Amino acid sequence: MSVESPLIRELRHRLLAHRPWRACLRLGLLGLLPCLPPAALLAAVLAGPIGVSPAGLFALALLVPVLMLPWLARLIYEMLALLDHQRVRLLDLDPSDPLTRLLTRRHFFERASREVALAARHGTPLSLLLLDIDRLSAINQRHGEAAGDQVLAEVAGLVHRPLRLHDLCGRYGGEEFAVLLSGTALAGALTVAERLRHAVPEQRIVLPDGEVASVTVSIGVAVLEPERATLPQLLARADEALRCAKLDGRDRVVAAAPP
Ligand SMILES: Nc1nc2c(ncn2[C@@H]2O[C@H](COP(=O)(O)OP(=O)(O)OP(=O)(O)O)[C@@H](O)[C@H]2O)c(=O)[nH]1
Repeated sequence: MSVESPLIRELRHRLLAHRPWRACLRLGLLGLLPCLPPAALLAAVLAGPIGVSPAGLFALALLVPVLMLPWLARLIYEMLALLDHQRVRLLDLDPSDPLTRLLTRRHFFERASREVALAARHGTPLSLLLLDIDRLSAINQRHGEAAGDQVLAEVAGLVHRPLRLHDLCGRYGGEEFAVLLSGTALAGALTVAERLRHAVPEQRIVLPDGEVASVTVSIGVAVLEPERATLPQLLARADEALRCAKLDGRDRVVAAAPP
């Protein structure tokens, strides 16, 4: 858990509420402020004798930075807040999930929606697989969350590896992956799904405690139907098929019934 001071949080919210160029302008002005008193002092000294002893000048030179400390602290706080704001924006731009490197749910949804619209317009086949790791909670409980994370990352790699370049693969839920196969009808989708289902248990996943995990997956498959040609409809049907695969005992592929 990250610990954030209330001041940083407040500044970040204030920055988020404004446009970035305004934040940069504020930072620039704040940065200039500490320079003004030394500059004024220097100008006075250069302009001629000002009746201050060398000891007095030395004391002033020390006093000025001390008086400027609150401004400097504020400047640093604002810079940190701006950096944090930029970090959050960059994270949002990154289309991949940090653990699995697959597309995030939002990016998958955006890209898959486009593919579905194209397939519907051109009448080309398109299929969706929803793949869920079986009993991941048992692995988490027995071997710890780090082991569960490792299983997720390795299964994600297996899911992604055999796909074609234009296929899409995203982390759709915690332990659920979605695969969109453009130009692929039911027979092809079932072949891909069965291949994935067999590949997962064959992979030797060595957990951090040295034990080898025995992992299986359940997969729901749905194909785009002309009369229900939207991504939410397709997802709902694949999800229903996945639920059937779980109810039927897991480690299996189930195709959604035609509407
Ligand atoms: N380690 C880890 N676990 C996760 C992550 N996301 C989800 N999970 C776990 O996945 C589990 C999902 O639990 P359930 O929905 O009951 O499913 P399951 O235990 O996999 O069992 P079935 O899906 O019914 O076969 C929960 O224990 C979540 O904590 C993650 O990012 N890392």
